[in-house]
Amino acid sequence: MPTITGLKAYDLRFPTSLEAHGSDAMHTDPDYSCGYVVITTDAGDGLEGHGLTFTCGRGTEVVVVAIQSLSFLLVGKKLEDIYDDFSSFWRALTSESQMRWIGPEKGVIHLATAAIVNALWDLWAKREGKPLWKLLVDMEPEKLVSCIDFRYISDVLTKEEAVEMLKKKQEGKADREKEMLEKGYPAYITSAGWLGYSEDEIRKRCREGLAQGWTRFKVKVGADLADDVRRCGLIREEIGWDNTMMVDANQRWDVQESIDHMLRLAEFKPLWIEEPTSPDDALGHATIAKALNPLGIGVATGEQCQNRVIFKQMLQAGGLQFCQIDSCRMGGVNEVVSVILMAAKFGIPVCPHAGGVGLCQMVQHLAVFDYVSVSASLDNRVCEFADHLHENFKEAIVIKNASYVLPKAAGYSTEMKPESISGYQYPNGAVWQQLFKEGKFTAP
Ligand SMILES: C[C@H](O)[C@@H](O)CC(=O)C(=O)O
Ligand SMILES: [Mg+2]
Repeated sequence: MPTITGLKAYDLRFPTSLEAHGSDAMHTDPDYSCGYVVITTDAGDGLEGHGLTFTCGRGTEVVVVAIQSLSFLLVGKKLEDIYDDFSSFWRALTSESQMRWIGPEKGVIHLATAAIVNALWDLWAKREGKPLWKLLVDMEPEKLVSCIDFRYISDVLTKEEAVEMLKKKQEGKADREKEMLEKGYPAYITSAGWLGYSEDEIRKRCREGLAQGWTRFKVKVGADLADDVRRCGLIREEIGWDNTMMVDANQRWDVQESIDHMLRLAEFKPLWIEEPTSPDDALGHATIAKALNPLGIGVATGEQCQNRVIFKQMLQAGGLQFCQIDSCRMGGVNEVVSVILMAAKFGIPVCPHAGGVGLCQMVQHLAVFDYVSVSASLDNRVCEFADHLHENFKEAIVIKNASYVLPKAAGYSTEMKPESISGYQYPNGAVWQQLFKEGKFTAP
């Protein structure tokens, strides 16, 4: 029975702000970053668990300290004791009596939990010799459900119901898996429409996207209404009206402002308005949805939904028409699976969020699991793709025909190349030292 011998946490940052990649109405200069975790064991098989949580620059150092503070719960633990009763371990991690005060189950401490839990799933999948999606799809319903902590959600979804839902979808699973292996999981592209891009850059990226076969494009809005009208107009000019456009305000507006702005942008026929207002405001989202749904505009949210409880309330209140699970915002795969199941129960499509470093790597697994084992539907379902930083991963995502090609390598696709880990470590990695020398960033 292997034992966990070590957990290392790294502060990795990428200088994306230099070219406004990833910029939006609230995060105007993001340096895509992550708290990165490597778990080692005494198994002697050379396998390590690599996991990460996405952050945006300076906050990373706080997340890394939180990861280090939680590591005592893992080091010295037998792997089987974790995987045989994963929900209990997950609860131990999220309910540790001194650490939970700085959560609970939200913010920095939950981002740190996600990095650790994602690394544990990567290790589990590697030990089974399967990509994570396959590990999830092959798992007996009872075993998978035993990984979920149902505390706070059993009023809408019980363990027994979850098992029943998964059992019902056993039929046809092999066909859906085959279909996914042949066609991949459908995606949309975000990286044509970051807020800080010039008009020329947006046009160029739309044209390249169309040439590559993309049919769904997301554009950032929210900073200034007149500018949003101009940007949406130019994107429609480029992609035409047969293709799909989504807009994303990254929480910039009040509730009434969201409605007013979207009434103005409705002429551009967006499929959804994403994160119009505070990610905690379930009733506000419901008010917005009520006003905009008659215009054919859905509300999408989730990348900053801090945990399964907020998702539960969003679903109960009718606050979202597109459920954007995030692989790092919540406490890793265990909690994400619970939200995928709740969304299915409410009949709401899951469209994972992936704008950040490493997120595309992970959500491809989660989207496929949703289709094969839970929803059995692709209606209104599409997974985000943002074309940045994939080259840093050992098993980088592959996109073909605007769809994710299913990963085949064992693990959660989260392992970065050693040279990326050393080069982008902040502030001592070679890349950062060079950037400081060139005066592009100021050394801390
Ligand atoms: C700061 C990130 O780039 C954010 O804008 C991503 C996002 O909202 C999305 O991908 O959606
Ligand atoms: Mg977004």
